[in-house]
Amino acid sequence: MSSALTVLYGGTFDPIHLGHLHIARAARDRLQATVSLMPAADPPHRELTGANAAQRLAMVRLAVADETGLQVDARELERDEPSYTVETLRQWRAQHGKERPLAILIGADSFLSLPSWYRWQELADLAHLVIAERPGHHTETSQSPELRQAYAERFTDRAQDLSGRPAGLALRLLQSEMDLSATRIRREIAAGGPEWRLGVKPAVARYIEQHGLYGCPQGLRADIH
Ligand SMILES: Nc1ncnc2c1ncn2[C@@H]1O[C@H](COP(=O)(O)OP(=O)(O)OP(=O)(O)O)[C@@H](O)[C@H]1O
Ligand SMILES: O=C(O)c1ccc[n+]([C@@H]2O[C@H](COP(=O)([O-])O)[C@@H](O)[C@H]2O)c1
Repeated sequence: MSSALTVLYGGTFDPIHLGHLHIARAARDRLQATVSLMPAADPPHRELTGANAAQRLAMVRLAVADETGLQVDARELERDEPSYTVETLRQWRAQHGKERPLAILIGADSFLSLPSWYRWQELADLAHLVIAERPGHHTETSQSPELRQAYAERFTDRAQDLSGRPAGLALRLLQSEMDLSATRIRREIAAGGPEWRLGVKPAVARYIEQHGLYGCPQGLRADIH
């Protein structure tokens, strides 16, 4: 018997951009499931963020406000420790039980870095992986031997398989790829040009301007949207 699949999409979202929304919508449509965007309060493997956790959460809320089937999960801001995914998934399991199907959505670069994650070998017992292709990252050819060994037998092409078991499968999300990163947007904002606005939703652009994030002159052109 299958039951509704939960999809958690964790990220630093510094800031949330159209590439994030593109893969969240693609996962929603392919899996026929609501996708919960989950900002990392204290993202592992990053020393500093440009915006603080509350600001990144606020931008994620603005970005999904008018999106069908996308919502926000703020659970990682309630923990006062690094936002290790394995801990988040354990907490989710403690709340929802061992049987409910759960998947995490990650980009190809995150998948390839999985062996550097805290207690990564335990992730497959807790959730499925849904892996979005990303320009410049080749999930078929670039896996380390340990990652290949851990996941080779787990891949399925059938999205419905993920609803039939609680965890342990991997699915490639073959959406059209969008070459966009938060690093590029932060860099473009700091450089002072206007093009960064094309990479984020207007409400997020307004928030960045109003709060003077990433070196954006505060209040500048806040009226143009
Ligand atoms: N354009 C994209 N296509 C596919 N996956 C993406 C894309 N942008 C981000 N992701 C994935 O979304 C998750 C969260 O991404 P994150 O918030 O780190 O954004 P980012 O653009 O990679 O940020 P940064 O440039 O600061 O590293 C990661 O798993 C990442 O692989
Ligand atoms: O658990 C870990 O060790 C771990 C290491 C790196 C990244 N993650 C998670 O992966 C997601 C994407 O991370 P990032 O840094 O690419 O935004 C986010 O939810 C992070 O908390 C998790």
